[in-house]
Formats: sequence, C-alpha cells, structure tokens
Amino acid sequence: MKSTKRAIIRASNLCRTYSSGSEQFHAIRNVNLDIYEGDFTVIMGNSGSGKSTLLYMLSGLDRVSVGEVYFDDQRIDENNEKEMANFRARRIGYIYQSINLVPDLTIYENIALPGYIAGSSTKEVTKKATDLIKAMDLEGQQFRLPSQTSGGQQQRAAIARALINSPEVIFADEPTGSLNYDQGVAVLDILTELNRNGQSVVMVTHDIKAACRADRLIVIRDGKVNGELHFNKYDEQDVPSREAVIFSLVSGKG
Ligand SMILES: Nc1ncnc2c1ncn2[C@@H]1O[C@H](COP(=O)(O)OP(=O)(O)OP(=O)(O)O)[C@@H](O)[C@H]1O
Repeated sequence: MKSTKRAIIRASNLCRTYSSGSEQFHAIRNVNLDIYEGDFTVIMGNSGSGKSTLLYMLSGLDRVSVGEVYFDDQRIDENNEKEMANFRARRIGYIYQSINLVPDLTIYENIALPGYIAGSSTKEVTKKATDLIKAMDLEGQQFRLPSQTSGGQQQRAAIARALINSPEVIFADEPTGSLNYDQGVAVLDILTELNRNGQSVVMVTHDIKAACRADRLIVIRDGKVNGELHFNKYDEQDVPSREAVIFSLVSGKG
C-alpha cells in the first residue's frame, strides 16, 4: 500500500550475506522497505527469518552486503566507522532483548552514558536522565547496579538509555522476550505511549499480543518481506480481531 507518510528510513535492494569458510548464507535478500515517521512498525517472522539482521542494517548497527540505506534522506550505509558511531549515538535508540546494561555502572550511569558519548553537557544529561528516571518509574533505583534491580526495571532503564539523546527512531529487538507477562505489558505500554506522542518505533517480536501494538506489521520469511498489514493506532478493544488477522498472515493461513 502506498503511504502518504514521510519515510524516515528507506532501504533499497538490501542484502546481507554471512560467510563462514567457503559457505555463504543469504540472511536478507533484496529487501525494499520504507519505515514511516510516527509509525509503530512491528516486524514478525519465524526464528531465523532475518528479523534481527534487518533491524541491525536499518539502524546502522551492522553493515549491508549489498544495497542502500537512507535515514532522513541521507545515505548511511557508506558511513565510515566514526560517522556510523556518531549516527547511532544521536539519531537512533536501540533496545535489546538481552537488555545489555553495563553491569558495573548504576542505573543512572547506564542511562546517562550515551548522553556523554553524544557530546551533551553535564547539565543537559543530568536533566534528561532525571526526567527519564521519573518517566520510567525508576526513582529509588537509580543508584543501584542493574543486578540489584528486577528484569522489568532493567528493561525500563534500557528504554531510558535509548531515549537519552531524543532519537528520531527507537528500535526494539524483542524487548519483552526476557520479561514476565506484567513486566512485558508495562514495557509495551511505555513504547505505545511514546509512539502516541510522536516517537517512531520499530520493534521485532514473536508475540502476537505485542504485535497488536503495531500500526504497521511487516512479516519476514526467508530473508524477504512476505506480507504487510496496516492498522489504526492501538486500541485495546481491537486486540481480539487484530490477533486473528496477524495470526493468519504470520502462519500463512490467511
Ligand atoms: N553472524 C552470523 N554468521 C552466520 N550466520 C548468521 C549470523 N547471524 C545470523 N545468522 C543467520 O542468519 C539468519 C537470520 O538470523 P537473524 O538473527 O536475523 O534471525 P531472526 O529472524 O532474528 O531469528 P530469531 O527470531 O531466532 O532471533 C539465521 O539463519 C542465522 O543463523
């Protein structure tokens, strides 16, 4: 479907080939994909279909083998290492399934660190980190090490860390994968609220309930885009009907 929304990311003829010895594996094959500003885009697909690989390339976390990636109309796949690190620090936020907080830094320090890496002043970082700690309901946890907090608190800290530089796009790779049900819902509620306030979100998930948060769903199969659905902004009432259409598209039973 042609969209009137602005493409914040454009990927053209994207390929990613992994080599091991003389073997080559084509994890992403000729993908053409736009990600629209303000959308909550969800990527689903079977294990090994290439979701994480695609997310890495769209976010500049990994190199493309062939193809082009444009972010806000600027080509990023030709960036050198320094330009790419700068791009990642300032323009995107990344939330990992495995959370990946630095174990020896406090929750506050983990959240603040990318602010300093991006070159913000101590005053700016302190204000933003303090606001985010409040918004993510982490007051009282900020001087603890990650190991002294719950999984849900750690993932909320990881979201705060991803937001510290006010990125244009937040990428989340199975952000609820290591959480219990209630913690997962809390994280999805935060991402949904951020998106309602205009934040572009791109999330990979295996969970159909989590995928119901999408206003655009993309299904990947064998490294290719295999289907797409569009929804209105998330409304809890729509979940049962959304679950059914998402299930039929993902399972190929539609
Ligand atoms: N560094 C690598 N070297 C070789 N093959 C890789 C590498 N990383 C991923 N692959 C392969 O590429 C394919 C896509 O992997 P990817 O992690 O993108 O899949 P995924 O859809 O995110 O899977 P999952 O849902 O299980 O996380 C898989 O077959 C995987 O084994």
